[in-house]
This record gives sequence, structure tokens and C-alpha cells, in this order.
Amino acid sequence: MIPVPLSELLALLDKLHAPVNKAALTQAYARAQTVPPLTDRPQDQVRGLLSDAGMKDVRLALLPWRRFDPRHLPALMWHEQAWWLAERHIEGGNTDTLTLTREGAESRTLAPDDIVTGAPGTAAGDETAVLWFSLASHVQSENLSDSENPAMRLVWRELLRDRSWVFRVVAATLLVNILAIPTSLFAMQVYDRVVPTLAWATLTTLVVGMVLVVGLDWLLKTLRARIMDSVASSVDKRLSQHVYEHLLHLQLDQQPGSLGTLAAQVGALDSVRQVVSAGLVFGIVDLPFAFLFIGLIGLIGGPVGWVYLGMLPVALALGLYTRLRLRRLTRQQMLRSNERLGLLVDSIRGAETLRASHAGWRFAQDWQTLSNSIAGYSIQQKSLTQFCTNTTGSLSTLAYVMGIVVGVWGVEAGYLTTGGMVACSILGGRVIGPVSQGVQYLMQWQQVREALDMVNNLLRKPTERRPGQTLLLPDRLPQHIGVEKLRFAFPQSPVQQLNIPALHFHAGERVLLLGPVGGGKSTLLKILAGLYRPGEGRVRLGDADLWEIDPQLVSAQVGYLPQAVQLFKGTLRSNLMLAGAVSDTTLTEVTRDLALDQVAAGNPLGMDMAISEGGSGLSGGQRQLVGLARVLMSRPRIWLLDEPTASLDGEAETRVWKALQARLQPEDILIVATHRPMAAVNFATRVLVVQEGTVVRDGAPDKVMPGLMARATASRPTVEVMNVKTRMPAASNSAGVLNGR
Ligand SMILES: Nc1ncnc2c1ncn2[C@@H]1O[C@H](COP(=O)(O)OP(=O)(O)OP(=O)(O)O)[C@@H](O)[C@H]1O
Repeated sequence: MIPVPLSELLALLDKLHAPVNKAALTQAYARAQTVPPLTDRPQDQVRGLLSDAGMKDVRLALLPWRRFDPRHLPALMWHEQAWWLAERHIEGGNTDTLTLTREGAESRTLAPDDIVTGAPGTAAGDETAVLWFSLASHVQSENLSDSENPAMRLVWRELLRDRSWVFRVVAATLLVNILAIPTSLFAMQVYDRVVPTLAWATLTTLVVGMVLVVGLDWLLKTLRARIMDSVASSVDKRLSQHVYEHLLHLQLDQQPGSLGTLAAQVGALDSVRQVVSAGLVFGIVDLPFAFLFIGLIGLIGGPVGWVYLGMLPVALALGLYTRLRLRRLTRQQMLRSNERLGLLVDSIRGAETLRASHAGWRFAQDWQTLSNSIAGYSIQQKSLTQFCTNTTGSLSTLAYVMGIVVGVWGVEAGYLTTGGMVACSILGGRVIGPVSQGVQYLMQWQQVREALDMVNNLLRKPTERRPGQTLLLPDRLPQHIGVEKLRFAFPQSPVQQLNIPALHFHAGERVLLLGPVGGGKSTLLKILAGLYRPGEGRVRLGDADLWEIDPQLVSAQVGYLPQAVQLFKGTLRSNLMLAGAVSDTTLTEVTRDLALDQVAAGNPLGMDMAISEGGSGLSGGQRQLVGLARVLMSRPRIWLLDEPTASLDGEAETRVWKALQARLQPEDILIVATHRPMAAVNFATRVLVVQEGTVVRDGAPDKVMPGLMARATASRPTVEVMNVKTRMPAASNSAGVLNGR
């Protein structure tokens, strides 16, 4: 790689608003020209130059593009033998494009997937890479998990991010309310001035005025609705994105168990936003105006005002009572609805098993029980809200009637005219409206509280890295990975799944991880991959704690193959290139070595053959091969493979080991959890047996394997053939060997 040009570096620092002295950096560049470089690593060169220019605390890393998260752009990109300033643009809210610019060249606009890596003949140094600066100003995420009510804080933060809408909506609502005053005064003038004298000219003037008022009122209400809709849509987008990304970055061992709950948690903020934004305007404008109108009624009609004022505490008591009674019902209904959603997802995913084991009736029964229970709660809830709505309606009519009655007394007593009485009735309508609305809010608030609780449960769960955490960007390739004083237990699990005082793996090691079913192999691999965070102890990647390192760097170094490979809706190609585009040559080579090309060859669409949701369309073994292909294409330094050949036949298994060996660099670390060690034992350098969460054996294959084989043979059942006891032959996968007992 050639050194990073000054112009591109300055352009990036400018984009990042980094406090750099341009003149000092230019001088540092000039000084660097006069001496031979101490290092040919661009990250070290840039660090040196920046340090020379007075920017000491710079953290940067060089990452392969395929492992880089484009949301962290802008950055400098090494692409087609040149350094570019890469920026990300989101057009129309969804199309993601990259713009590459550099001095003296035409700028380019590309889709992230257009940048392929590992092009034919590319050495590691020629591959598209990103030089990424981690600056303090870059870390924008807020730590919501410490907050008492993170969901509410999030809703407020998003609603008030741009406060101008509040002023506009409040101003519009204010005017709408003010316009109600001339409406009532119109009636008063007509009754008191026009009707007694039949003054048509006055009536015409009043009507013209009212037409203007009505027009303005219509315009203001339309504008207000538009503003509210656009705020709602942008807030919804940001809220759902935030909650979804929080979910994606949740510590995997902390994810909620129920899928229904999880789905409901992600969607629940929507109802919160609606009530909070409408409630905000209600609280700021409508409610104070209700009091203003009561005052106005009092001014015109004297005691009539007391009638409407007296209605307020009754309505408030009604709303609070309903809310209290709704609390239990709403909670139960939500819980059951979540359970039912979970059941639905489970039965769709497990349709085959249900059909094969004739267990459908059991699920149908559960569905019916849940539906009955939801319907029961729903009926109770509806009748309660109906009761409240009807009572508020009757209360309003009563207030209106009482207002008229008291008004008649006023007319009799002489302090109120007929027109004044009509005006009081019209203004009374402006009091009744907000009061009924307030009662509705009180009822809805109960639902919102439940929804908030649900989202809070999700947002309080820890993410893989603390928001705002200063992450390490080590730039040396890790020479070892390991755990120290490790203790791990799943949440709510009374037993400890792993307890390992110390375990280290060094460069060049090829390790087989054996042990009985449920022994803890997968959990250990997930901990080493940085997917599960241990409750106690440390995971070390090189010299640093893995959880202190930027996750992009971890995933650039560590490749993990899960036991159950997940495929996603798309094509075979999109599933293979899940982590980013690779060159067609790399794709062809890997698929050929794993014989996955035969799958594509058998389909007229080839690599573009459709994969449906949940990954149906491929066999179990083929899925495993897709998972392996993903890891092989990502070329990690540390390979963590969980049962890579469990679903494969002997031939495919041999092919997998060959493909893997061809790609393993001498310094790479390979750790394979398997129940079929025999095909891999010849190239293994170390065998570990994990049982009941601890390492019970650890040594060279020739030391550990004979003992395991002997035990496996001894534990194999015997059959009696014509009175001769014979030991059962060993199965090719030697499952017994793995028990380690
Ligand atoms: N999500 C989970 N919640 C609670 N306990 C779990 C969870 N996943 C695994 N376990 C428990 O952790 C223990 C270790 O499981 P793990 O999957 O690591 O075993 P394993 O050695 O990989 O087994 P196998 O050989 O069957 O794949 C088991 O006792 C299992 O029941």
C-alpha cells in the first residue's frame, strides 16, 4: 500500500470535525518525505504523522472491507491501489450508496456490495481495506440502560430532537382554540343584536367574518395534522431503528426467551409515541384552554361557569377509576397475546415436527385456551372503556343541560342575555371536548405503561459493548486467544455452564474440542467468539480483553461457525455473502472446494436460486456447507467451528477438512468442537475434553485419544451371537470416543 496522501487525510479529518492543525500536519508530511519510513503499515505511518502534528490521542485501525460496518463511515478506503475518502449516503431513506473521492480523480458512487474483496490474485495487502478513525465525537450512542425508564426517555428524546414542530403545532392549536371564541360570540351577537332588530347588514358582516374564521380553522387543523403525521413518521422510523439495533447488539446470552414477547417489545413503542405526542399537545394547549373557556363562561354567564368546573373532578375521578381497573386486564391481555404470538411462530417453524409427531392437536388446544383467555380479557376491557366513554358522554350532556338551566336563571335574574346563554353553551362544548379527551388519555395511558414496561425490559438488557465505551483498536494480529477464571451461567439458570480457571490457545494450534452432549463445548466457543459474555473472568484476544476491543476488529480476526447454521430469505449467493461481497473467483473457489457448486448447477438460476424464509430450499448438509463457505470466505485468523461436519457424509467431510487445511495459515488458530474427531485427528495438535463445564483432559492427540478410545470401546454394548459375546464394532464417527467418560 502506498502512504495515505495528505489531501485525503485532511478531507477525512475535516469530515470528522477532528481538531487538527492543518499547517502542522502539512509540515509533518513534508518532514516525513525527507526520511525513509520506519514502517510500511499505513496505520502506523498516519499515527506517526498525526502525532508529529500534535494529535496524540488518535485511535485508528485498518480493517478489511468485508468486516467493516459501513455505518462507521466516513473513512479512508484502500481500493484499486489508491486511497479514497469513502462516505456513506442514504438516499430517500433507504438506498445505501458509497461515494469515493480523491484528489485528481473522478468521484465514484457505488453500492456497498459493488466493492468486492479478495479479487483474483489479491494479496492480503491489495485487498480493499478501510483505515478507520475512532474519535470521541464519533461516539454518539447514549447509555439508556442505566435510566429508570429508558423507553420513555427514548420517546422524549426522539420527539424533542427537533423541537420546532412542538411550537408549530402548539401555535396552530392555540389559534384553533382562539377561533372558537368568535364562533360563540357570533351566536351571542345574532341573538342579542340581529334577531331583535333584524339588522341584515350586521348579519352579513358577521357571516363574512365567520366564513373567514371557518376557513382559517380548517387550514390550521389541516396543517396541524400534516405536521403531526410527518413528526410521527420520522420519530417512528428512528425509534424502531433504535430498538431494532439494540436488539441486534444485545448480549446473546441475555436475549428474552419468548419470541412473542420479543416481537411485541420491538413493536410496542409505536403506541407509546402516538399517545405521548398527542398527549403533549393536549397538555400544553387543550387542557389550559379548557380552563380558559370555563373562565370565559364565568365571565359571560357567572354561575354557569361553576357547572363546567364541577364536571372536571367527576370526569377525573372516572378516568382514574377506569385506569385502575384496566391495569390488571391490560397486563394479562398483553401477556397472553405475546404467548399466542410465540405459539404461532413456533408452530409455523416447527410445522414438520408437529405434523410428524401428531402434536398439532396439543398446539390447537393451547391456541384455543390462549384465544379464549385473550377474548375474555378483551371483553372486560372493552366493557370497562365503553362504560367510561358512555359515562363521560352522559356527563357532558348533563353539564350542557345544567348550563342551560342555570343560564335561564341568569336570564330571569337579568345578568345574562339569551345570546350570552347560547354563547355559554357553545363555549361549554369546547370544555366538554378536552375533558372527554382527557378521560380517554387516562385510559390509554394504562396501555402505554404496559407497553413502556415491555420496551424497558428490552432496553435495560445489556448490549455487547457499553454505549460510549472507548474501544481498543489493537493493530497487531493476535497470537493467542483464551479465557481466565471463567465462570458462565445463563440467566435464570441455577447451574453454572462453564467453570474454567485458565485455558489458552496459541498461534498455529489445531485443537479438537471433545466432550459429551451438553458438556459446554458450544458455550465455550461462543464465549471465545465474543457472542456470550462471561459473568466472571476474562476472555483474552491477544494481549487485550476481547470485550474491550472494537467488535469489528474481533469479527475481522475471529471466524465462528454455529452448530445450527441459519439461512435467510434471499438467494444462495446472498446467503453465502452474508458479511459482504467477495470476488466471483473466491466464491467459485470456495463453493467448488465444498461441492456447493453442484447445488447451484442443479438449479436453472444457479447461484441466484431462491432461498425462502427460515432457509428452506436446502438440505441440512447443504446448509452446513453454506455456513462453512461463509467462514472460509471471511479468512479469519482464529477459526472456531462448532460441529462443522455433523450433517455431512464421509465424502463431504473429507472435502471440508481438505478445503479448510488449504486455507489455514500456519499462524492461524483452529478450534473445532466435534463428535466426529477421527477425520480431523491426524492434523490436530491438541485435544481438549470439556465435560460438565470444565476441561477434564487437555493434551496432544497421541496422549489423549488412546485413553478416550479405550473408554469408548469398553463402554460399547455387547451382543450375544450364538452364545459368543462380541463387542459391537466402532461406528465411523466413534460417538463413544467423544463422551470423554
Ligand atoms: N440458551 C440456554 N439457556 C440455558 N441453558 C443453556 C442454553 N444453551 C445451552 N444451555 C445449557 O448449557 C449447557 C452446555 O451446552 P452446550 O450447547 O455448550 O453443550 P455442548 O457441549 O455443545 O453440547 P452438544 O455436544 O450437544 O452440542 C447444557 O447443559 C445446556 O443445557
